Amino acid sequence: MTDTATAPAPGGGPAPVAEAIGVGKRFGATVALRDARIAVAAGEAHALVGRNGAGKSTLVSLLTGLQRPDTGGLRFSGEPAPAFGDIDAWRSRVACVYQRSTIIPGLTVAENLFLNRQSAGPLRPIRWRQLRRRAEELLGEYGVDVDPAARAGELTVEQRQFVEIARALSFGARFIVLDEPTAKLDARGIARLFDKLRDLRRQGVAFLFISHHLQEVYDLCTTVTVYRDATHILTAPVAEVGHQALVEAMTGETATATDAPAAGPPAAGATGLPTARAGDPAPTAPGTLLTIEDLTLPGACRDLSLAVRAGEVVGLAGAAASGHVRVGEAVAGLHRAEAGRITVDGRAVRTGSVPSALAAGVGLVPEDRHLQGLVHHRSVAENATLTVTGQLGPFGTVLPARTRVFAQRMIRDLDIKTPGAATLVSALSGGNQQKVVVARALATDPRVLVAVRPTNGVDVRSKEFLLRRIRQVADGGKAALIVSDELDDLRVCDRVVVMFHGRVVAEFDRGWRDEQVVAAVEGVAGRAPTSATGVSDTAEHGR
Ligand SMILES: Nc1ncnc2c1ncn2[C@@H]1O[C@H](COP(=O)(O)OP(=O)(O)OP(=O)(O)O)[C@@H](O)[C@H]1O
Repeated sequence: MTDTATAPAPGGGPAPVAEAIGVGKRFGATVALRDARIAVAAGEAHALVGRNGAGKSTLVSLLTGLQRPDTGGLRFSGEPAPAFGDIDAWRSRVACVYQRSTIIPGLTVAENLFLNRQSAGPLRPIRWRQLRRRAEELLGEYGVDVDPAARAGELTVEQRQFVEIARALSFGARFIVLDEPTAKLDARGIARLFDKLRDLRRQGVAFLFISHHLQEVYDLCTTVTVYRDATHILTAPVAEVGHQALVEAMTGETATATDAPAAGPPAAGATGLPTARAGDPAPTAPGTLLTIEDLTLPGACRDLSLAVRAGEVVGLAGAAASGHVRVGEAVAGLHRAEAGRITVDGRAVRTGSVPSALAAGVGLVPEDRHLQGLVHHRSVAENATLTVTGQLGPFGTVLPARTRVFAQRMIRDLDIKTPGAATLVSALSGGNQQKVVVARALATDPRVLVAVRPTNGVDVRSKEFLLRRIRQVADGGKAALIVSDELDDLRVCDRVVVMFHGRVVAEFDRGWRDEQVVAAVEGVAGRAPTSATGVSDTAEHGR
């Protein structure tokens, strides 16, 4: 721990481990933060929530020394922030675990832990055995059960996060920012992450926790701060802010009757999001649009069959290792099958061929918008229309005016927060980038839309927009497959098919209960859905 940790606050008590006071930050014409503040106490789990574009990531970039505030100041344990660019000093005060890992996959865990400090000096040789022992000690100290000799690329997302946290702590930091750390974890992974974070809090480590899953805020955090439109709106003990009040603070709107109860954490399912209910009319069109027959994908699934009818939204759920994401991606031509067939409206899709899937009318919202989704140096308009350039002008030309009109409709439809259609997509906040990815998949008016975790990183109100838009695809006579383990995503589905270790283990019609789906995802409910009513509540985490 740094010797500044106990410096008193002006009021007498211990100073916050991290504090931003009246900070402002602009990017060109965009005000990302205006006179914003936050104070995180030692050992506290402090949530920072807000709609997409509220300024959360900008605050993180200031608190971690990646960017300099235009106005205001930062303090760590009562001391002014280190000089901009003094990386070692910043590292000893704060670390950030991002959704995207900073661990180098080709190196071992030990090498990653002591990157650039493997040896005692610039010209001193690296002592491998010693390095490994130090890594073992460090991991042991924080109870991280990972082999220091393992290649980092072989670790699970959750193990990589633990290694990143241990590395941060080894620099002396006792304040860790977690920016949507659960986005790529399944329910078990989240439970283990939260257990570890609770352990570390008992050792005096403080967290700033950013998440769009408000339930996680109630599960883990003691204090919550809300930002809206670049400004600080509220800071309060989590136990004193009900779900409705929290959503109101985030959106600035008074909740409608369909929103969650007035006080206390949200009941599962009471999120105000679109839901397909047992009594709703069944999909009308009888024809099957997507057929998967006896599909075998190496390492993902075996002899899997699934059909989605026109007018239907089907959820394909599963834990991280279930193979469900690979099945969804295979429909979009991303993986070659060892056996089996995929057809769209009777037409065979050549597995492993994206052009074949596109020609058959498959649209994809990919899992990772950074790797598969966006062209970062292009504008919002260009990204949103990349799949439909053929509709934007005659004879292979692209008319800027038509592109703009098309893009502006998408921006309006999907509530994308951007200064304009010509803004570079890289300048948008994470959640707004995700909306551009969805916009692009919808632009082709696909016959079969495959959406993998479509609301990943998207705020509570925007989720509504996106899920409603996917529902509209089906209501317009097309078919949609939502590949996700988010219960909110699955609630718009007419049926939910659950995979466990490469096989379908359960299927639920509308009206399912959260605990039934969670149990099946966890592999403890291998029964038919109609008989699944007696399944015990094994929900570890009601996302
Ligand atoms: N490098 C940049 N250039 C231009 N504008 C930016 C840049 N970074 C952020 N912004 C803008 O600043 C505002 C705040 O963005 P920020 O990423 O902080 O939001 P956020 O609350 O983290 O949102 P999300 O939940 O979607 O991640 C947004 O309007 C965004 O477009």
